[in-house]
Amino acid sequence: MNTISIHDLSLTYKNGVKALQEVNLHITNGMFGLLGPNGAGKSSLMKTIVGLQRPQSGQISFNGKDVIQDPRYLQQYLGFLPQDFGVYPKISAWQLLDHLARLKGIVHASERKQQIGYLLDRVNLTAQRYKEVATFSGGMRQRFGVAQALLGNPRIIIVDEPTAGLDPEERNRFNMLLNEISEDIIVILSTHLVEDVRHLCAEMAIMNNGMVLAHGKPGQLIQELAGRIWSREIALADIEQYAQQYRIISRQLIARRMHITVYEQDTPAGFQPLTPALEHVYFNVLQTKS
Ligand SMILES: Nc1ncnc2c1ncn2[C@@H]1O[C@H](COP(=O)(O)OP(=O)(O)OP(=O)(O)O)[C@@H](O)[C@H]1O
Repeated sequence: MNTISIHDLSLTYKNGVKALQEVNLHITNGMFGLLGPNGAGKSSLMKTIVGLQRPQSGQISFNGKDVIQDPRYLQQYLGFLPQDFGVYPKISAWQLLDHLARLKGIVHASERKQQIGYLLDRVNLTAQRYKEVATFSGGMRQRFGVAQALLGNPRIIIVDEPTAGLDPEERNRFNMLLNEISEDIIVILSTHLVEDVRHLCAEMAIMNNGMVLAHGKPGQLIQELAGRIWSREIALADIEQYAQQYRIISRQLIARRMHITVYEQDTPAGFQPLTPALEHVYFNVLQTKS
């Protein structure tokens, strides 16, 4: 079992932005969802975990080793899957993986060949192995990204906003792949898409303003809202009045009618009960704790 333990981690950038404020998290094998709006501090947290920036205070350990003191210890077990590689070279998938495998220090050609063959098969790109990566579709690029992240048998994979730009079918296929690989390793998925976390992650945290506002199992967090989520259709003009009376956690315009969802302990007059979902957890936490 792999473990990342984060204790009272704080990071302030030179411009005074408090990107991380006393973050505490415990992450083990499986998929961990880091959910938060833009600017919440997700990238800052991941960059700090992998040793790209030093925090002002706090501790991070990976499998019991202090990785702020020795970032290379974690880096040797790390695979990274960025949102987009940006530039796709005009060389084949196989050649590019071979190049990346050399950079990761896999020196023996036979070992590279064996790993690359296995990984291309795993991400279902064997048939396209001699095609230029530059010609791949978005979904194929993302699957290629998983293959390169898995080179060298990492114990942690960090995935940043992976499904941006994928169509629903590709997204599904990609998510299933992530699910498979997270069985024996830690996969941290940073995203603002509640749906991806709900479908994939056994554990999650919600961040905003550099703080962890909630963490736990998605199902548990949802269960805490049972019997407290209500909705109703209202006239657009009445929204302010409702906002003063209730804790509105979402507003939606459906076919030109306003639907509001509120958090209330007791049944509010005229509202229908709703089965809570992770969206409600997310918006409720952002509203009350930000
Ligand atoms: N190098 C930097 N110097 C100064 N401020 C920064 C730097 N990087 C990020 N920030 C600020 O720190 C805060 C957290 O940013 P961060 O990129 O960690 O958030 P995020 O949750 O990853 O957002 P996104 O999803 O948009 O990437 C933001 O207010 C951001 O503007």
